[in-house]
Amino acid sequence: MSSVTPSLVINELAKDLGPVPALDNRMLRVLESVSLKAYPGQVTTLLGSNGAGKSTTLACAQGLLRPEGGTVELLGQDPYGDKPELRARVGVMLQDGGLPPSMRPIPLLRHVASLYRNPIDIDVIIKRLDLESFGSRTIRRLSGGQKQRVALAVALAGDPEVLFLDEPSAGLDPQSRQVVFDLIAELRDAGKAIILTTHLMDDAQKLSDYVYIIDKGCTVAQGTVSELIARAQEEQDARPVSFSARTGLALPQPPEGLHLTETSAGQYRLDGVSSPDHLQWLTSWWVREQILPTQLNLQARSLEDVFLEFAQKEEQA
Ligand SMILES: Nc1ncnc2c1ncn2[C@@H]1O[C@H](COP(=O)(O)OP(=O)(O)OP(=O)(O)O)[C@@H](O)[C@H]1O
Repeated sequence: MSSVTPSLVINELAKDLGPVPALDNRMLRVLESVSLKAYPGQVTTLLGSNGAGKSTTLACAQGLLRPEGGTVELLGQDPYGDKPELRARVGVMLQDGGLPPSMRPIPLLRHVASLYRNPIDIDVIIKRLDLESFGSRTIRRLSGGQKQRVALAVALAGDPEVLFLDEPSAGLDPQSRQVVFDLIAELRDAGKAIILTTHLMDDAQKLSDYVYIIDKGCTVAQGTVSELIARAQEEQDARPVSFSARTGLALPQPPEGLHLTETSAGQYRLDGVSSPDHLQWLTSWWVREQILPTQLNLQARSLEDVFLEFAQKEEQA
């Protein structure tokens, strides 16, 4: 990866917003220190809870806000200021759409495409995102999910090298969500640098090549989805193993640190499992007593667990 030039480099970004009446009209520091890199041919995700600073980071990355501290380099340039050549290489899908309410989607799309030197084939994207099914309505009359689809089509109109997607799946029904996810994967495979924000772990897990966890205006963790999960697993406290078997088993005394109970009829739980030896102890007991569990559960950790853990750690620090 290091031989590929990143499309976006953000270093220790700091940003104040306001003035905030509740703070005597002082400015609020919403970004303390956000650093990230996004590469072509990858989906880079900013994952964080509401208010973490994801949209503000995207606004600084696009040059819409000037940071108080740190640096932003978008396609090798400082994005702030009047840079039409740079803007033409970047597609943006904002959270609130930012679409003209009185226009119809398809004329809008054709108009936007006409502003670019090398637009994409608009008819392909209209079909792909099924924009014709609500093409006769003005944007103000569209549902949230329909607006999202139009906003994505508009972001793609200029065939951008870099694509910023703020909460791309917000408001989408499962079918549209899948269409949008497939499209994002295709654009990634076509070499676009895609930078998206989400507070949904499921989206991050499905879409991302690389994830930055943002909390209270800081980057608190980064890695591929599996790296983040593995790191949290290394640090994890012991997890329970639960299993189902016939009720009333005589429970052996487990090794120190483990605790075996029948939680309800036929439902057992071994707490404190943190090494393969503990599993071996459990299975030896089953072999000895000829117990064959009907169900066994050692739950894998999801990105959600990892995310919550990093956010909690940040809170305790
Ligand atoms: N104009 C503003 N003035 C003062 N504070 C603001 C302003 N805009 C945003 N904020 C605050 O900045 C913080 C970061 O907001 P931001 O929209 O970047 O978060 P986010 O991670 O994108 O959240 P969400 O997932 O809810 O979209 C929040 O606490 C928000 O209330």
